[in-house]
Amino acid sequence: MIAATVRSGEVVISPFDVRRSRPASQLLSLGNRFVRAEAGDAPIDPFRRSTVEAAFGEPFPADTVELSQGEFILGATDELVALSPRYSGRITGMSHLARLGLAVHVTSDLISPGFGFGAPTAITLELVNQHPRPVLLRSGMPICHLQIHALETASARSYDQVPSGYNGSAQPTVSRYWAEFTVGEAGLPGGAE
Ligand SMILES: O=c1ccn([C@H]2C[C@H](O)[C@@H](COP(=O)(O)OP(=O)(O)OP(=O)(O)O)O2)c(=O)[nH]1
Repeated sequence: MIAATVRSGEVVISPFDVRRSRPASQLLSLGNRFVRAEAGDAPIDPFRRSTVEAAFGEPFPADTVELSQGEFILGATDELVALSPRYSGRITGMSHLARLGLAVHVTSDLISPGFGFGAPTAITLELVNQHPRPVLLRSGMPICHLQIHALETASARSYDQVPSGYNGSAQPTVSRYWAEFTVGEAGLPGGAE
């Protein structure tokens, strides 16, 4: 039961609202910080920080955001989350919102053991509107489910030990792929700056 796990301190969901508890998940809310994907012709090279950061605007606060057809924006959960190395998590969309064409992540639903451990962290949401009409996002609205899974044994290399990780951020964070992987290490030709 998630409330008991939160009480034990092994999982942090802050603030925790028991009214948002569901049979096997906790509903999380949308925060009020966003980062827009910006159009352009220059390709994003995940290995190159400058090309990644050029593809997004500055974080901005908003109580309401209108997401047009096909638009992609980073948001974050209002709740800060932390998992001890004994737990992993999974975020999934809400059926209510999926039926409106709203996706809350892009194929990345894993919350690693140790995520936010020692530094509770907002989960970044990759929001995409797949309906032909614009959809309104409001900060504070229930936005996704968080499932929590107890592991049989604690993770040997938990996420808080990953130097390139996202731990500690309270707002949406753009990709740091470039901080973890270099072109040479991946066996690909070319520079890695
Ligand atoms: O939509 C998501 C999915 C995951 N996370 C968090 C939890 C996760 O533990 C962390 C890093 O994601 P992940 O571990 O999936 O990164 P990765 O790109 O798969 O690689 P690595 O594990 O090597 O960092 O980001 C989010 O904030 N939003």
